[in-house]
Amino acid sequence: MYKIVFMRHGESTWNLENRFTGWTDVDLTEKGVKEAKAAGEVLKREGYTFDLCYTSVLKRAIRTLWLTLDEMDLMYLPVKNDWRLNERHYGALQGLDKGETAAKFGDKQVLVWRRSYDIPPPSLEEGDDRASFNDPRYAGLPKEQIPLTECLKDTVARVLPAWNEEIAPQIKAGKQILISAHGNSLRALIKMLDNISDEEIVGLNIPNGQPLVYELDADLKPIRHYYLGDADAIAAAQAAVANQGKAK
Ligand SMILES: O=C(O)[C@@H](CO)OP(=O)(O)O
Repeated sequence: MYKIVFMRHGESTWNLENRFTGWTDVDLTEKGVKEAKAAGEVLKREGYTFDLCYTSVLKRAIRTLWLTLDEMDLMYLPVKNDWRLNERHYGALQGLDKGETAAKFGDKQVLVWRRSYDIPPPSLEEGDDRASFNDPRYAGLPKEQIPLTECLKDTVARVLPAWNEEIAPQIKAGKQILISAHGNSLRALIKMLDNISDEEIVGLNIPNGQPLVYELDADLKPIRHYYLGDADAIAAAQAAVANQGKAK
């Protein structure tokens, strides 16, 4: 049996301000820093250790990983930064307030933009300052791979090769792996791993900074999964994420 641990970054400044974030590179809040350290504490207390870590190229996930590893005294571990683990690109919604957007367009429309499998949010214009074409961290990528918006299906299409080509072989080689990523890139991974339907994935929300353990069989099919923290606190945090897209 193999085990892998997934973790969404701690609270970011735009989580706190309730803005659509996507590829915007915002940092952690003080609460987010505490959540990342607490994740390290619980992993250490439960006897977890790792050989290799993956994260995105966005600092909220990178810093969460650093803080968690620091707490575990594992800062020497190799870390692979992979853009394919980035948050789902939120298109022209990036920067907008989620509650205000729901008040303007309705809760239903915002739920479609946030959680539908194959309907993307409105796209950024190519010349928009928020587009990532000139960002040096994506300099090695062909322009057509840099999104202007993404639905979850698009995110699955980039996360899946990262899993199949990069992460899965390392798990099979016996490496204990920690992945620090984002709400929707993790939803993409989990949808694929657990074979969740396009309808059911709408209801899946990932809380900030809570280690999520997946036990996998020899073919990397999930046997079971569980969060390590307090179950009531995690359920409350998941409900809070679900409610972020509703008009006040
Ligand atoms: O804004 C975002 O990029 C994501 C994660 O914070 O939000 P949501 O849960 O609305 O998809």
